[in-house]
Amino acid sequence: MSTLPRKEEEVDGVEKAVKTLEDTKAGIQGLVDAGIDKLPPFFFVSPEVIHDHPTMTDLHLHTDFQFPIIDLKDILDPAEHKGIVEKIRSASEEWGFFQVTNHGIPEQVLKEALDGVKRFNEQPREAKMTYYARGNGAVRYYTNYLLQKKGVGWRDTLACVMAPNPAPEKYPSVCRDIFMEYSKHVRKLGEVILGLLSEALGLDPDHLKDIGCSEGYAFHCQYYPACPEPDRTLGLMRHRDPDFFTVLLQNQIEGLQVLHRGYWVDVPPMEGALTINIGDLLQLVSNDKFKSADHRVLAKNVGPRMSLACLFTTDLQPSEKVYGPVEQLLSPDNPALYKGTTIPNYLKTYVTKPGNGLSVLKL
Ligand SMILES: O=C(O)CCC(=O)C(=O)O
Ligand SMILES: [Fe+2]
Repeated sequence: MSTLPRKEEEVDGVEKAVKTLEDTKAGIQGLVDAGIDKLPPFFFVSPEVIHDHPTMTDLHLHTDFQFPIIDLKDILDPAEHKGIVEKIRSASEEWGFFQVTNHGIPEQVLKEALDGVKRFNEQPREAKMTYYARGNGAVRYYTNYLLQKKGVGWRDTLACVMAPNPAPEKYPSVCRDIFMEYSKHVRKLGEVILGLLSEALGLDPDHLKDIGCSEGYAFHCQYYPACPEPDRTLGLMRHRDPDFFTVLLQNQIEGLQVLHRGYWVDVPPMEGALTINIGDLLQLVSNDKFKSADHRVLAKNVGPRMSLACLFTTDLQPSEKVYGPVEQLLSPDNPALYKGTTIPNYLKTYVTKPGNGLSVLKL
């Protein structure tokens, strides 16, 4: 049995992995296609990182750990609306994560959106490599964010900026039409969710929309092939999302976990449901009332696991507009916990201080 790498070897390993993967531009699926049956050591993640918190397994024994599922069916019924807002408030405060059902996006569209992610990843290397890039751009295909130099996650990512300026001619043709279609639906749902989040903070329903929290959004499509040694790596390292909120579509293979009360808790895949999670920027403007929760994805020996995360944020153009705690939420008893920031500045610290983009703004 090979020994696990020490910390500095991990960093070396990351660089080696990046070089190999960038040389081939075939992603992790490319390694799988080449027939590897062992995990290359540069994917090893140390056990201290994998087991940084215990996993909560006996969920049904603990009512505190019942993952929030919120039915949006009666949202327009004045008698039910308040109760739904209250559930969203509680889930956003306690978990920073919840699932929604009866959200209005047809199941067929959800299925086809994931089929699009699959088609992109499962086409020959030559078709994918033209999209291989880091940094900014309307479309990027890459093997890792590498935000955290703690090993390379077992996944490939396709990121497409969808709003406010869609660029259909740049999206891969195998998923272009369904991405445009899903985009229409998810924009509508995003605005509904943002209205509910606004109300849940005690603000006017349009407040968060009016300050630009859903103006721009990007799709982050994650593709996690079956992993030959899933216990030695992660699909996606622990992180918080650098946006206001995320609408996440996942397929039926589990792996996503959220950190709740010191435990990793599974976010169960649920046919037809979508997962909503609060990002750092909503934690910032809500002055810590809502929580941007750490989450991660385990590697699995089955696959592919797939997800399509829609990250809602400002218009994605570098802007001088400053975001800080919303004034209406502040009082002598609830003073501002953060100073304001421009989004580009926040993103700079998010990248250099992973998982910690907000800490430098603390007052
Ligand atoms: O794959 C998933 O379920 C989670 C993806 C995620 O957390 C992200 O893209 O930020
Ligand atoms: Fe995430």
